[in-house]
Amino acid sequence: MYALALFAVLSTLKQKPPLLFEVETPELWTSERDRYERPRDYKLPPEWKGPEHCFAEFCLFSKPDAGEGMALITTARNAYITANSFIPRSVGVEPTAFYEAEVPGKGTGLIANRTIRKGEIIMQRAPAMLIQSTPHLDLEPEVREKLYRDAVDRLPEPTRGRFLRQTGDTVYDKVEKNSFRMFVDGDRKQSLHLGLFPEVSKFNHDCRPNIFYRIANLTHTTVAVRDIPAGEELTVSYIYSQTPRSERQTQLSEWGFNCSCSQCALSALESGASDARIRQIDALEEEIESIMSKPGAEGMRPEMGGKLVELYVAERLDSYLGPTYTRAALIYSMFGNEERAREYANEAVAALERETGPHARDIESMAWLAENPKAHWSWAVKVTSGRGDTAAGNKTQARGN
Ligand SMILES: C[S@@+](CC[C@H](N)C(=O)[O-])C[C@H]1O[C@@H](n2cnc3c(N)ncnc32)[C@H](O)[C@@H]1O
Repeated sequence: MYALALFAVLSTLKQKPPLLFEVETPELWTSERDRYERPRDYKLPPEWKGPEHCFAEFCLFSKPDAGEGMALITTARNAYITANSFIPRSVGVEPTAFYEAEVPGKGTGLIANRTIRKGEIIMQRAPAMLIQSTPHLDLEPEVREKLYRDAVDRLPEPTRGRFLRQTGDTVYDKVEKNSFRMFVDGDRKQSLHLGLFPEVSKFNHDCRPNIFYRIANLTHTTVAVRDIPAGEELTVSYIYSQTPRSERQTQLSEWGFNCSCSQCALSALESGASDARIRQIDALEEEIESIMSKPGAEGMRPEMGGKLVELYVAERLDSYLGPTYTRAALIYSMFGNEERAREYANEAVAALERETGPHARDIESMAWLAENPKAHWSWAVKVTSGRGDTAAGNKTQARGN
C-alpha cells in the first residue's frame, strides 16, 4: 500500500525515483501532525546546530550525540519535528553476535557469530542522515555533493567512517544505494525523506532473507525471522520478494547488481517450481479475499488456511508470515476448529510482532483468538451454514442446533 502511495509521490516529481530499499512504515507520526500545523518559529533545542548552508527552504541541521550522530537536510519544520521526536541510541544483540566479512560476489556482509534465535532483535538504530527527497532530486549535482559532504563532516567518528564505508562512489551515490524511504510528519508529498543507517546497510540482499526490518518514526529495527546458525550470512530483502525470479532479478538489476542469492541460484527446474508456488499463493489469497468479502463467506473451505501456510513455509517466505497465520487462524476459527485456530493465532501474534512491531494492528485480535477462541467474532460463523468440519460439527451438537 505504502509502496503505491510512494510511487504516486515520486511520479509527480517527474524524476527517476532513487534506488531505495522498499519499506512499509507504520505512520505513527501521522497522529502527531496537528501539533505542528500552525505557523511558528521552528526553533530547535539548543544542542542542535543549524540552520546552515540553506538552499531555498532546505538547510543542514546536525547534532553529534543524537543517536550515534545525526545530520538532517530538510526544512526547519521537519527538523523541528525530528529534533523533538524520540531518537533511539543503538540497541541490539551484543556485538559478538555477528561480524563483518567479505562475502564472495557481494562485497562486505554480516555473518552470525553464534546461533541467533528467531525473534531476536539484531539492531535498533536512528538514522545517521535524513535527506528530504526534494533537494535530493532538484539540486545541481555539484551543489548537492558539496552539501552532502558538509553533512557527513558534521557526523562524529565512528559514524562518519561507517557512513563513508557504505557502497557507492560519491556521497550522492551512497545515498542512492543505501537509503530507506521515511516520512517525517505523515504529509507524504512534503515529508518523504531518505534515511541512512550505515550499519544496517551492511546487510546484503537475499530473496529469502533470515532478517526482516521495520521502521517506526526514527527507529529502524532488524529482527531474525528464523533460527540462524553460526557462520550463516545475515540478509534482508531489498525488494518485495514474493514474486517470480525474473521479476526479482529485473528489480535488483536496477540497483546495479545481479543477485547471487540462494533463491536466484536455483536450477531451472527448482526455480520453475518456486514460481509456480508463488502463482498458487497469489491465486489462493485472491480467492480467500474475494470469499471473505461475500456475505457469510460463501465458498470458504477450512483447508484453505492450512494450504496457504503450507505454501508460504515451502517457499521459505519467513518474512511475510504474520498476515498468513492471521488468515489461517480466522478461517479455522470460522469453522469452529479450536485446536488449529489457537495454533495459528499464536503463530500470528509472534510473526506480526516480528514483522510490524508490538503495535501491529491484528496482534490484539489474534492474542484474544488464541486465548479464548469461542469469544472471538469469527468463532464458528460457518458452522450454522452446515459446511463445518468435524470440530465445527461438534460445536453444532454442543449448541443443540
Ligand atoms: C547496501 S549494500 C550491502 C553491503 C555491501 N556489500 C558493502 O560491501 O558495503 C548493497 C550492495 O551490496 C551488493 N549486494 C548485496 N546483495 C547482493 C546479492 N544478493 N548479490 C550480489 N551482490 C549483492 C551489491 O553490490 C549492492 O549494490
